[in-house]
Amino acid sequence: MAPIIAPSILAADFANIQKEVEMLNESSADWIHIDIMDGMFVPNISFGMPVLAAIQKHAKKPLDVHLMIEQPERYVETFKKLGADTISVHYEACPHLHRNLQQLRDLDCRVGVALNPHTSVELLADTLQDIDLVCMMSVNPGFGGQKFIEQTYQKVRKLRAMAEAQNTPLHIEIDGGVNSENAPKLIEAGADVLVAGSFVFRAEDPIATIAGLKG
Ligand SMILES: O=C(CO)[C@@H](O)[C@H](O)COP(=O)(O)O
Repeated sequence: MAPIIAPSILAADFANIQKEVEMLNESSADWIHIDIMDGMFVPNISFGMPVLAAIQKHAKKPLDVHLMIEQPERYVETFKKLGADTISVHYEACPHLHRNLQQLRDLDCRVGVALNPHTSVELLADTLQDIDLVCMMSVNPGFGGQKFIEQTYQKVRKLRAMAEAQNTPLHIEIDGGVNSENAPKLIEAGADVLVAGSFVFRAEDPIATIAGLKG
């Protein structure tokens, strides 16, 4: 099956955000990946609600919101109201993860958990049944344009095996440094959602690049 492609808007030209979103609407991208950074959980600030509202106004594809923020429970309802279809909170930012997952389930969005590169997939063993998507960071979160961490393949294989052993459907999304070279290997390892920022938006032909990732 073809992977779900979710270009990361972080790499887009924010001075031309409408044009960029319209390009994604025309393309074979499935979702639009939205990186929210608070300058605390990660050492960078991306953008917040007004920019997301502007994106949502033009987007015809589901919004996949990745919250790189502390205490995400403060804002998930707002992000849902702004059109989020998937919301991922970070495992490392949630000492009461089970409660966070319940909150997302009650909001009726796809329930996502993001894992930093150092966080072991085994830590999700007892909550996997409550999760729809794991956003596996394949770079340290906070910045686009970083080098893919090779250890990711092994983590994907382990997580896919865990989901199969528990007989639970699970999207495994890879986020960071995704390109045409690692994409097929990630799919083969068990991933089914690919986030790509720089590889798409810095390409000469982003629409063809998205189609290429989709294979
Ligand atoms: O969450 C993040 C970074 O923290 C990612 O979504 C990046 O924005 C992906 O960008 P590239 O690595 O593909 O440039």
